[in-house]
Formats: sequence, structure tokens, C-alpha cells
Amino acid sequence: MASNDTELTTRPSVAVQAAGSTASGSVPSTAPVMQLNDVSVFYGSYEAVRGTSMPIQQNQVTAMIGPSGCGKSTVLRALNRMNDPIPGARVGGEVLFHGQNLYAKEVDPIQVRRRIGMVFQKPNPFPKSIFDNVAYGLRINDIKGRLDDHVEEALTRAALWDEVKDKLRKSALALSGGQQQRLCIARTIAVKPEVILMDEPCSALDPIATAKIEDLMFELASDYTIVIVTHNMQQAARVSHYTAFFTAEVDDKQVRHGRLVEFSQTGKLFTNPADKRTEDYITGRFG
Ligand SMILES: Nc1ncnc2c1ncn2[C@@H]1O[C@H](COP(=O)(O)OP(=O)(O)OP(=O)(O)O)[C@@H](O)[C@H]1O
Repeated sequence: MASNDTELTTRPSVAVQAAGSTASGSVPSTAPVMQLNDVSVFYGSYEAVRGTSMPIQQNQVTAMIGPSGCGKSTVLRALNRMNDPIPGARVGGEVLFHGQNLYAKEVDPIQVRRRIGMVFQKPNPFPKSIFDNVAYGLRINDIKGRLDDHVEEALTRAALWDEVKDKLRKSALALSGGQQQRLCIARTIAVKPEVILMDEPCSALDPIATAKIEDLMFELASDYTIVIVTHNMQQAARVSHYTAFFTAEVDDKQVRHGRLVEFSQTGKLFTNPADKRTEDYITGRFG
């Protein structure tokens, strides 16, 4: 199990039990590691995503799917305060992590991003050696223990060790796209987050590299909680335990807002969706 010993704040956190309400009304029985309660995200005066409530279950893969522009990445970034640096971006409602609101004023966003890591669409290794890419977060977080051991452990966990163990001092930029993405996953897991957010992690990869990342996601879920945004419904069906389907609704002023339509166990959402809009989307009738 990933480490759970770093406080997000300088003050003790308040233990509030997360609720488990969902758009579809299905409520998983175990307490979620994260809970979104009526989350809205604004860019300036534009409300990009409206009133989203859903749980993120521990050691499970949760997929977010939906047509382009429905706010999947916006919601994903709200889960570890990655929208904070965007001028005018604001999050309403609550994003609870172990019952603590990540947007409470005493919460340190740096600690949030250490506990809730992120892997991006395009592999983005630093222009440094393979070793230094993985060691980077360990060094800046002053993680104790032998650096070599931590780096090997992270690369092994990311299913990359065997391919790179003889060239650790070579540039990360010389790796293939799929290897670079696994290196980015190793860099993320090296600092032992609890949750890993993945924003279309395979969209820049070929089918073989994609299959490796999908296998890896499934394996990593035994130790980490994973949330993935994907355009690929088959991928969501293959890798996730829970799926959230979003769409964009147009209001009476003709403004589009992202909405969560349905959250459910993946098997159910794809075989027996509760909402007609989900059914239309998964059967290719829109989007
Ligand atoms: N930095 C930003 N500033 C202003 N508006 C933004 C910003 N990022 C996203 N948006 C808007 O918010 C809405 C949701 O965008 P978002 O990228 O979250 O959707 P998405 O579902 O992830 O889309 P896609 O599948 O195409 O990546 C869109 O209308 C988009 O234009």
C-alpha cells in the first residue's frame, strides 16, 4: 500500500466521512478515497463543469469518458489542484480526500500533488538521464533511503526496469514514446502518491505501447487508486472498475456546460446504462 503518512496541511486534518452519492444513484459500499460533492469548475465567468458528485474508490481504476469539451480533463485537474495556476480558474463545491476538502485554505497544493500525482497525455520526461528523471521527485521531496533502490523500485513497478537497467545514465529523451510514458509513470510513483491521475495517457502511443500501459494500470491498481480520462471507450471498458460518463449541455443562453450524466460500475455502465444519453453515446449514436 502506498504511503499515507504525509499531512496535506500544517494543521491536523478533520476526519469527515465521505458520502457516496453519485449521479446514477449507485453507491459503492466501501468508503471512497476521494469524493466530489457538487463540484463546479469555472474559467473566469465561464462555468465549464457543473455540479459533479461522484466517489473515487480506493485501489480501483475510475475512467472518465464523454465527448470532446465535456470537461473530463477539467474535472481530473480539479482532483489535485492542477487548475490552480490557470488565471481565473476556480473550483466550487468540495473535493474530499480522506474526508478533507483539498480546497480548504490551510491545504498546501504542493502536498496535494505529492499525494495525488499526474501523468499527462504527451510523455514529458525532463531532458535529463533516465535515473535523474525518477530521482527528481525523490530529491526535491527529500525522501529518505537509498536513491538507487527507490529508482529501481519505481522503474520495476512501472514495468520499465528490464529495458533500461543498463542505460540509466542515458538521456530519457532517447527512449521510445511508450517507454517515455512508463518513465513518467515511474517518476510519478517514485514519490509514493496514493492516487494517480492519467489524462489520456495512451493517446500519443501505438497499440503495443498502449497495451503495455493498460496492463500496467491494472497492476498498479493493487497499490494505487487510478483515475483516467480517455476518449477510447474500449480502453475504459478494458481497464476500469468504475466509469463516469460526462456530456456537455447547452443552457438557455446557449452556453455549454459539462455535466456528469452517469457514474457506475464499468460493466453496468457499458451493458445496462441507466441514462438514455449514456446509451446513445456508448452505442455511437452521438459524440
Ligand atoms: N484553460 C482554460 N481556459 C478557459 N477555458 C478552458 C480551459 N481549459 C478548458 N477550457 C474549456 O472548458 C471546457 C471543458 O474542457 P476540457 O478540456 O476539460 O474538456 P474535455 O472533455 O477534457 O475535452 P477533450 O476530450 O477534447 O480533451 C471546454 O469548453 C474548454 O474550452
